[in-house]
Amino acid sequence: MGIRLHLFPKAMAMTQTITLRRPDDFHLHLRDGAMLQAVLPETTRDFARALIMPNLVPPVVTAAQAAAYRERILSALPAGADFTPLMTLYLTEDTDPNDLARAHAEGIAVAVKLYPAGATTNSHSGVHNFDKVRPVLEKMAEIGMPLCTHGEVTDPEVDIFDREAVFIDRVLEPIRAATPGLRVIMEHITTRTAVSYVRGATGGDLAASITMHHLIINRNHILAGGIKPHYYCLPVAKRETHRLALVEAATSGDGRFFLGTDSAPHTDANKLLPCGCAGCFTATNTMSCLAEVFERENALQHLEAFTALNGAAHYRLPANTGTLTLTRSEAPVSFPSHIETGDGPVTVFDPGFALHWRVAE
Ligand SMILES: NC(=O)N[C@@H](CC(=O)O)C(=O)O
Repeated sequence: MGIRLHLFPKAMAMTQTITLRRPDDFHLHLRDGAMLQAVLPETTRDFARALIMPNLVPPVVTAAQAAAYRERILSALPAGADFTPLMTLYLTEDTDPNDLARAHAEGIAVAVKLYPAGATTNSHSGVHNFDKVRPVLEKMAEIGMPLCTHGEVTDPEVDIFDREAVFIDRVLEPIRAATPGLRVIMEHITTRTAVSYVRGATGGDLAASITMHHLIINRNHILAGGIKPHYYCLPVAKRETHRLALVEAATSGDGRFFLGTDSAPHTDANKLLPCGCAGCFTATNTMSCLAEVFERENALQHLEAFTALNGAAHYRLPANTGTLTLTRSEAPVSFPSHIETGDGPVTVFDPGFALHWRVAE
């Protein structure tokens, strides 16, 4: 489809519009119950499909659980929404390769999510011993079902800012070497090490998703001048050189990098604690923030690839046929600071700078 960029000269009130294919979000936390009800419209407003994370309590492990969760999401859709949830299965050491193959064959789940046990929110049922999931990984390579990784080691000896790079060496590279043909998506990458690892891979089996917020914040935003709990997520944002590498990868048009927002709602009550939850809630303003980032890089022509083409191609899905139009205004665009949910307010990610792009109604 390409992008139609309409530029009107300054004298004509400087209006720009961009029309893209409707985007996909290849990493989304919708939760369940009242939270699902409240956050789902924030995504369906702009996105045609999203890869739904399975880290519920209890986790979505089996084909039957994924099918039931998909039904709950479809029942919660706002009237008239055109949205397809793409389900994932949570990999445990007890995952049955045949159940997983059935979920794939019947179109119930498109991918499997690997959480190292203890790495992040609701990951305690994840994998401790990677040898135990070898038969599952081999089955996935055989049937072409992708593995999505939360790429951080949990070894307490490893500094939290190094956990992604160490995961590549200790876990990911050995898994990929031992499982030829396994298709892997490194989710929410945060380091230039991960960008280089993806770029260095051959064979087309490796790609990475990048969040909007990791294109905007570095670790100073979280920690300098007072702690900002709403910027705390996992993997934690790294130093500025890493953010710049992510921006370069995302805005380059390289087909191996695509959007996965990792929009992860937690109530303010659960964020603002002595031990607060990890996750940034970004569904509400992702497209507006991304347009700003891509504009600053003079890369608006690659926004469609990052949000609507690269991910679909990697998941072997057709690109969406509908379109989404973004309009730029000189006057800043405002978003609500939080959304109300049945569980309490959830703060919307604040990029820390003025936004000018809005999704046209
Ligand atoms: N990103 C986060 O910080 N949190 C996610 C889990 C995850 O994707 O790591 C969550 O479920 O809250």
